[in-house]
Amino acid sequence: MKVTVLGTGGWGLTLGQVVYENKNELTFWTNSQAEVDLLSTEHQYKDKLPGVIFPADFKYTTDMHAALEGCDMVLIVVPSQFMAGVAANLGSWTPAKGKEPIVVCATKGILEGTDQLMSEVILEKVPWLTEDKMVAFSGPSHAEEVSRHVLTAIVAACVNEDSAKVVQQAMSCSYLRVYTSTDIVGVELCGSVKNVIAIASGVLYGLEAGGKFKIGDNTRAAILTRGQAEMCRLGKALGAKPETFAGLAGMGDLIVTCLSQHSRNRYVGEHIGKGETLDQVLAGMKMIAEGVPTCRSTRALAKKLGVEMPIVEAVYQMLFENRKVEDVVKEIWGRELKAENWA
Ligand SMILES: NC(=O)C1=CN([C@@H]2O[C@H](COP(=O)(O)OP(=O)(O)OC[C@H]3O[C@@H](n4cnc5c(N)ncnc54)[C@H](O)[C@@H]3O)[C@@H](O)[C@H]2O)C=CC1
Ligand SMILES: O=C(CO)COP(=O)(O)O
Repeated sequence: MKVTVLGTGGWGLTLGQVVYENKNELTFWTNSQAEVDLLSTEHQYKDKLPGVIFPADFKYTTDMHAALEGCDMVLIVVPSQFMAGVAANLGSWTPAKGKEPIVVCATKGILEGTDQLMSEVILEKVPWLTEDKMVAFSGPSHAEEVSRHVLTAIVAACVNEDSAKVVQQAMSCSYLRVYTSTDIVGVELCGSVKNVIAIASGVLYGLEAGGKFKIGDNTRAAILTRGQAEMCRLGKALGAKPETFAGLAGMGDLIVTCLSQHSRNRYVGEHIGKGETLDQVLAGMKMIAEGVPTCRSTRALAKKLGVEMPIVEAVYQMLFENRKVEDVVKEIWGRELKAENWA
């Protein structure tokens, strides 16, 4: 296969490495000439994946249309806030008739203002792409670990199972096991909203370190489980399958993002929990924490659909309304007592 990867951040480079190790032809595109120069000369991205050296024959370009020429599969791995522009550029390229590539989206997020999942943004901007060739790739998979060949399992989701299977074959290798799903809405929602729950989990770590609250593994288990119920409730309103939320893209990714030391979203929460402002935290980061914009978009979507999401609301108040973390935690823990509704 000839594969083009759009985005040379930590996750794009890692997925490209899988493509390369599976003996496919590979080209990377990035919008940044500085990244092309850095990666072509140093063969590593110290700011994002320190210690990981990529093959010297990796090809990088800022010319997207040249990178796409003759490709069978496009992997999109840019932050969600840039998806519309990147997808429009992809859509302005025309593949040969009958040779339209499968498009795989590994970005996690919900576009602010439109409530669109990433696959919906892409489908809207790419006239030659149809739903049956649009695949979402999501699950518990930190680039820091996959790039070092840590055993990992992930999901390729598409309404057309055959396309999901093509991606499963192309991306599975000795350390990456790819499952298929036809619930693309559920898989994308899980990947997006779990980042917001992970910020809440991070806040607990921050509070624990400050000693102001008694936080422990019990507390983390509670946030994971109630977070999953919230995600599932939103999914139900959007027609996703409830079982997806118990799978790799759901509970699996929730566990890794809420608990892992590699998580960017947990990191944001941890520093908020220690009393920093959002601007201060983001100023110190070199990679994207999707839970920040996704908190705004998820809250707006939940309000529109009349879905109750108290953890998302709490994260919103801590990030964007400068509410004191201790007050928000006390408030959410002291909410009206009720039955344990799953969704
Ligand atoms: N890093 C990880 O472990 C994982 C990340 N993801 C998701 O993958 C997506 C990308 O994440 P990372 O690779 O970590 O991000 P990153 O912050 O490391 O890199 C983003 C890359 O996107 C490109 N980019 C930056 N600005 C752009 C612009 N204005 N227009 C077009 N392209 C631009 C650049 O190549 C940049 O290096 C996110 O949605 C993230 O949630 C999913 C699973 C794992
Ligand atoms: O999606 C991810 C792991 O599956 C990455 O999460 P973070 O961006 O929080 O590191």
